[in-house]
Amino acid sequence: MWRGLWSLVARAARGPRSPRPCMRQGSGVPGASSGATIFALSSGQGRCGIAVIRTSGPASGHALRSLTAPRDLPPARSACLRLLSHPRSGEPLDRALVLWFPGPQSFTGEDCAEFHVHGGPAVVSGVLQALGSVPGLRPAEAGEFTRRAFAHGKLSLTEVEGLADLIHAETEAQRRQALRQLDGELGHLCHGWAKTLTKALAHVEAYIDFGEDDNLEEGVLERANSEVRELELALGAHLRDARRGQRLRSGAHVVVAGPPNAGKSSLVNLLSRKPVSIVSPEPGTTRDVLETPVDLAGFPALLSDTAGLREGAGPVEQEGVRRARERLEQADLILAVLDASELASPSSCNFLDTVVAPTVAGSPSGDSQRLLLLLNKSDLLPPGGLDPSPNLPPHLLLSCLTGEGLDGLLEALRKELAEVCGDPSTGPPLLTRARHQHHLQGCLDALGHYAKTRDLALAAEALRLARGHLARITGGGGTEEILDVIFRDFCVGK
Ligand SMILES: Nc1nc2c(ncn2[C@@H]2O[C@H](COP(=O)(O)OP(=O)(O)OP(=O)(O)O)[C@@H](O)[C@H]2O)c(=O)[nH]1
Ligand SMILES: [K+]
Ligand SMILES: [Mg+2]
Repeated sequence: MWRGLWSLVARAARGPRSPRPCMRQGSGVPGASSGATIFALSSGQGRCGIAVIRTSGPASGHALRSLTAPRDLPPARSACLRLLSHPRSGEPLDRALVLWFPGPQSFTGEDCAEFHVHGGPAVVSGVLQALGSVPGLRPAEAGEFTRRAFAHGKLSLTEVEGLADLIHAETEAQRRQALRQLDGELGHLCHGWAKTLTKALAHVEAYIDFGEDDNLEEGVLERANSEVRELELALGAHLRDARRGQRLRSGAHVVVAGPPNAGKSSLVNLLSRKPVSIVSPEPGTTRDVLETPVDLAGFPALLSDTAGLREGAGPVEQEGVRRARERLEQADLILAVLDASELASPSSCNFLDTVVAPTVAGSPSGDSQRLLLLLNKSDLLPPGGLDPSPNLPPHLLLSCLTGEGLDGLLEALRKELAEVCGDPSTGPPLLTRARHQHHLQGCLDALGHYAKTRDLALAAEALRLARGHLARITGGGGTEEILDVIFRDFCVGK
């Protein structure tokens, strides 16, 4: 072992650190720590069985004592039944469960109190008013509880984002993904990468400091280079996946297309379980693009119905066809619908040649568009079924009229959307935000500089820059504006 390296590893590992606020043990006495005490209704608005109102900040204990009788603090973290009354008028407000969470062992890291009251609007507004009359208390702003948790090191930035996503999750896949991010998986991945960079940086710095020294181990720089190269590969693979996580957050674009009267609108209504589009026997019924958010087999999707593709119709329909083609280009997944009993018609053949065949040919895997070919109106086929046509790509038979084939379609959709959005049950942690992608790209760019430069001081600087980008994914370290954008996703009370 050669001297110096381990102190360098330690020095590099320390890196820049944000100072941790010094935490006061919960005493329930206001004033000892700075900052206002905030309060808000944390459960949903409107009449409900139980509503949860909470506070965070140094005056929490004082507020709890002011509203309850007897006026002492309940034991930490256990629910107690108390009569709540207005601290000024003494007017009884409700009989409620109250909880006391002395900091730092609380969600925000500060002293917190919770009031579980009966969920009538008058009770809730009465308790909120009573809290507002306690000195040092003010209503919370959107996301302020979580922002305080972040400020006190209770949550990393990616965990905060996971929490926001969990609150907004509407499908099973979104919930799984959000929970994984809240559990810190993406953060751990970034920490692992940052550790690799720290090691490589220590090697480079050792070389700078002891390069001429006989005691320096052979091949120190080569080792750093190979570590960086491996990291570049890992980051590159993750970046190629980046669109997936974002689709999982905001919904994949699924576009239903096909010739007129194939049953596209019937399919949209079937999948969204509501009459979104007009269905009629008249070809050319749908003109505009109709968009509806749906849960498709557990994945979030934005489902678009489009005009039937054909040439030579009137000007309004032609505009519809133009919009349909434009929307097709933006699709992550195309549901190509044909009338199974009309496969030989000119419009079917044209659609197969101009849309289906090129897309199928272009997407063996990777990030290109995906397509499911659906032969609808299977109920109209003769008992023998479909004429075996040699050139038809893989397809599913379906009847929107009878519902036959719907289960198979949903299973196929689940597989396709797991490809498009990434599978949150099995895959690696996804990059759900453009912010993650930006910093990962920044890190990769810096590693590119590292590889190119022959100057060791510049190489070390590039590694520090790369590590800074990784740190900003989990720790922020950026500007207040970035934090504002992230916390804007939260509602008041969270
Ligand atoms: N027999 C049968 N008829 C169907 C089926 N699906 C849809 N239809 C009928 O086919 C006709 C056209 O259906 P739409 O859903 O309007 O078809 P579309 O592709 O949206 O038509 P355009 O918007 O005009 O391009 C309607 O009369 C539907 O009732 C099916 O599975 N079987
Ligand atoms: K129609
Ligand atoms: Mg239609």
